[in-house]
Amino acid sequence: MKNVIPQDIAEVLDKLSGSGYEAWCVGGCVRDMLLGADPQDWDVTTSALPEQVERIFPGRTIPTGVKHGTVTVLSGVRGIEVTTFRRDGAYLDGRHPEQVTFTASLREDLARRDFTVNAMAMGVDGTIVDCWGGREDLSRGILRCVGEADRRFEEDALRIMRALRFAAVLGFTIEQETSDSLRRSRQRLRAIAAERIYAEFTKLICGKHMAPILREYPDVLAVFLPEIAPMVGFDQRNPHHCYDLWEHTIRAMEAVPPEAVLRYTMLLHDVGKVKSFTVDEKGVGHFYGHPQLSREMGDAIARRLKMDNERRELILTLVEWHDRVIPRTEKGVARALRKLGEERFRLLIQVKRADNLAQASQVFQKEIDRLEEIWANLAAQSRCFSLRQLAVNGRDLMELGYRGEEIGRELERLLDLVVDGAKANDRRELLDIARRRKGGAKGSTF
Ligand SMILES: Nc1ccn([C@@H]2O[C@H](COP(=O)(O)OP(=O)(O)OP(=O)(O)O)[C@@H](O)[C@H]2O)c(=O)n1
Repeated sequence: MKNVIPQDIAEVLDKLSGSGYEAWCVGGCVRDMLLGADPQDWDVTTSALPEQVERIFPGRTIPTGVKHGTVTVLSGVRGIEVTTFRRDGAYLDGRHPEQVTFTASLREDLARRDFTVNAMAMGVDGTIVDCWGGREDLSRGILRCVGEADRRFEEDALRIMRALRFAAVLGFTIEQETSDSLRRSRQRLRAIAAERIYAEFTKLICGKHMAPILREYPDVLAVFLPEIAPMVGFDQRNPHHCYDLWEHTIRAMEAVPPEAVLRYTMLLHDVGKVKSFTVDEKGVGHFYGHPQLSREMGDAIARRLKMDNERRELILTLVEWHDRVIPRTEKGVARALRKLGEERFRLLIQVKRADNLAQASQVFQKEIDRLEEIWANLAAQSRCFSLRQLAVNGRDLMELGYRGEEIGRELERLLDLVVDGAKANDRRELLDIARRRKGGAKGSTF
């Protein structure tokens, strides 16, 4: 199996063992390799102490985490994390154990790791060291803690999220004791930094097999997303819905491609429904203003997760628009395209389709098809929806005598006319209109 370890990693392993130390690839790279996937990162574990690693690779190391035994060895285009065999105490922040003790035993180093499938080592010749049945768990698709599950989650609560993420990405079943333990330990997630939860949760919801995990562990997710709890079992009082709100949400998430923006949009699209639900005097239920409320609640969630501003804004716009009726006319679609821009409009169509697909009867399909049809027609006519596409620009208006803010205002007015189809996107014609509005100002040569 030697040839599967990249050349530069093999060189690091060889150098370490040539200097009399043990050296192995370990963790995620071994797991991914055995799964037939291309590992992203290669981590090396060794019996050499950090100073010894530094001596073996003079001028090629960065002391990334010497306290924790990690030295990065620069090798060609990348850095390889080389960590001394260690026993860990409790983790501080889901990444770094508070106290580490170096050890000469590979077995002890493997024993500190989270899951059996992540606790295997591989030598340069392809030898696998697997003390806890990681290989068998891999082939059976089982995620299981190494040793005592409660202790593993106590040491590092981020492992709760890692367990759900690995299961969602790999399609693995979480073994019963591990599952019971992570559920029992879920409140420990409160101690984990939001950024770390967000990173794991994003991978989780983009996982190919996320649906069964979301279905099975809403109580765990509700520790950092309490908005989920009332969605479970919430009857939507809507003839098009035969699922509770949480199941509808999961199905809507499944119906979009595994991209973070789309998955988060579907996760949040109805999050305001429970709170906005009211029953009128005739006993009929209504969801007053729910897209706006979903936007507000989504905003709080996105901020809690420390999502970046650009992604948050995009998701919230889609949440707010998902239920908005876009008139099925050229003017209606053109106006929506103008407000959203083509890229967001494209995403909105995907969102609307997913929402519709996740209902019992797909009553909105024809409407959505029609919106797309109109959009295609507009595109075929090369219709203009943005200032960028408008046949005149600010400089043209300056030549007509426009100054300062009136330039922007006039451009918007001209764009309105073009988007609504009242005027063609014709340079001469638009300049004439602008000139007339300026009261025949001089300066144009057109
Ligand atoms: N909270 C953690 C984080 C990591 N590890 C161990 O450290 C290895 C490397 O961790 P990391 O690079 O974070 O994850 P990978 O398992 O490599 O997976 P991925 O790259 O997909 O995140 C893991 O395989 C596991 O053995 C652990 O025991 N507990």
